[in-house]
Amino acid sequence: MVERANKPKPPNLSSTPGLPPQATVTFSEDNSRVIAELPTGETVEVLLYGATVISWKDASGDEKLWLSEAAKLDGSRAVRGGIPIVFPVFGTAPDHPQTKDLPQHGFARTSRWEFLGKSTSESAGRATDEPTVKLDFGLSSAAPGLDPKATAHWPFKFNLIYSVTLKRESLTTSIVATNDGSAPFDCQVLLHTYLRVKDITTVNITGLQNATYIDKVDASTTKQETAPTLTITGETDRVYTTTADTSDAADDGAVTVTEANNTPRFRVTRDNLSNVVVWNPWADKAEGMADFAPKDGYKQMVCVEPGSVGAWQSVEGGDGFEGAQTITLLH
Ligand SMILES: O=P(O)(O)OC[C@H]1O[C@@H](O)[C@H](O)[C@@H](O)[C@@H]1O
Repeated sequence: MVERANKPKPPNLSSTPGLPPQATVTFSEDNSRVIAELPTGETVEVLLYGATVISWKDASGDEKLWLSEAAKLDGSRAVRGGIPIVFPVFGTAPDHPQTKDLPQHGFARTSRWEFLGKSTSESAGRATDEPTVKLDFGLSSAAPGLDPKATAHWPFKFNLIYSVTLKRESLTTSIVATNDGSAPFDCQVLLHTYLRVKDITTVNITGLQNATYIDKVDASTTKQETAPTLTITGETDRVYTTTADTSDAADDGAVTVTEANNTPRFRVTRDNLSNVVVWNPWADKAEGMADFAPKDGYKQMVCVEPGSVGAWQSVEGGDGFEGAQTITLLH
């Protein structure tokens, strides 16, 4: 065939006149992850294994989440870093008959989810100035990618939808868990976010004053937070109980992370999630975790994990539980 010099080009749909530029959504070559990019350059990357957000970058390419250099991304174990999803049990619950045989933090983070599709600000019918992309992922009791431990030890009919929404200045992740069977089930939900920080010794966390918390590094004693700011100076593992819904409030109950010279970094708001776990393994625990690297990486991370883990959510047949977090970048 003879190549024509001025061969007509197919129309470039992303630059159709009159339409604002749209987000792009691509799959990695091995189909293991979905990558979304806003026309302004912000990106988010979600591994189908666990529907784990493993990267969130601003337009300059600056990474906002911490991901261990030794994290397994091949589906052989839960991802160390990013945003693993904890469901239906936080930690382990040997005294809770329904979940006692499930692995630590449940099976959502160790199952392969299905990518259900995307919506952009335009396809959602809102051609707004603000570029937005939402990625939806699903996992159900009938899914081929479900961790076999779920089938073996959690005999409920369920459906999970997890949505990851990227905007220029924020990332929202929300989960809906529905009970598709007739027997009620109990569940806990937590979004185990590893925030990337420059230097943990300069980090201040605000928004937790007066909240009660369970101090897991002090024999799970219940305490009250008296300090206006929390600093991390050693192994920290606390389950705070706070106002559940902070999505519309100005500052009330939002958890804010600042760094050196009180430079604001992140503001975490929650919808229907009344707990915030703050976790940093510090040096010794990090040393003991095979998938934690570099070993001094605990200096570059702090987990601020919105969840509903203080009590069990009982979900009746046909009902659902829904919760969300929004992490907003502060400048
Ligand atoms: O090592 P995992 O299973 O990912 O858990 C990490 C941490 O997750 C936190 O949410 C828990 O409060 C900690 O107790 C736990 O150590």
